[in-house]
Amino acid sequence: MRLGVNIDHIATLRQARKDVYPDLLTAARECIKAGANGITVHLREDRRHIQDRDVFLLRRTFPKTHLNLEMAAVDSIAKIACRIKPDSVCLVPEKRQELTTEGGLGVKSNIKKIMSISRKMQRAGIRVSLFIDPDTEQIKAAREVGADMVELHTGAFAEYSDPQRPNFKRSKAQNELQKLLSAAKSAKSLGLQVNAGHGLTYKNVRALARYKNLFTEFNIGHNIIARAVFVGLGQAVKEMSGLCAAPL
Ligand SMILES: CC(=O)[C@@H](O)[C@H](O)COP(=O)(O)O
Ligand SMILES: NCC(=O)COP(=O)(O)O
Repeated sequence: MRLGVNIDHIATLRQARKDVYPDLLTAARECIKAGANGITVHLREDRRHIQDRDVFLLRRTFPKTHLNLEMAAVDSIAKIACRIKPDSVCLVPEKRQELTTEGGLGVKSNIKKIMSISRKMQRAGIRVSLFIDPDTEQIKAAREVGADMVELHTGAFAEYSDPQRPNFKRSKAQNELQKLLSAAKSAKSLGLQVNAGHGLTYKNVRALARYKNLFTEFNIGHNIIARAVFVGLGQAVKEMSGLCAAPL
């Protein structure tokens, strides 16, 4: 299983003071050295953490490392993506007041816009992923717009499956896991690459990482950066990478 490390929250710390440290490029270098298969950043329209310059510098400094840019399906960010040319973009829904991404993209209700942005990206040589809930209708719509990949939103599973979280409930976690697995199967059967992410932790990632036949890549950020506070970024990435790669 490939691990994309989301480093948004290194930038969150920097932007808390609007200062120049911690340095994002040093962070990316540490992640790559520790075994990350790629770097993920979310260039939000409100620029609360990652800045345009960060994405540009990441691309220029690590041209051989897979760069995945998460972005809203809007023309202003699409223009930036076409200039920077990450390896992939993941189209995600955005709300100004949310603490983090709250749900999957409504592909079915927004086919025209998502198709137009996706085509623009693909014409620029960028692969397109859509961040969606594990829902058959959304998967069919993703296929219809011509996406290359989907990233299944693991937020609900993550909430219920980590014993440290207040909503921990085994039966609900099991139910969400089944939804993810059946969504992954139908996406795969339609020829889409299947990735997953959001809220995954050291405690719950193994339950998904077992399904190497279904998932290609996990994008994980917040929990890795939180662990890095105690053990250092390199060690935190190594541990997560080990869990993602562990044999069945
Ligand atoms: C799309 C997704 O699940 C997350 O990557 C999230 O969008 C990251 O953005 P924040 O770091 O702002 O929560
Ligand atoms: N797309 C999910 C992602 O990049 C990381 O999400 P999180 O682990 O920070 O919740």
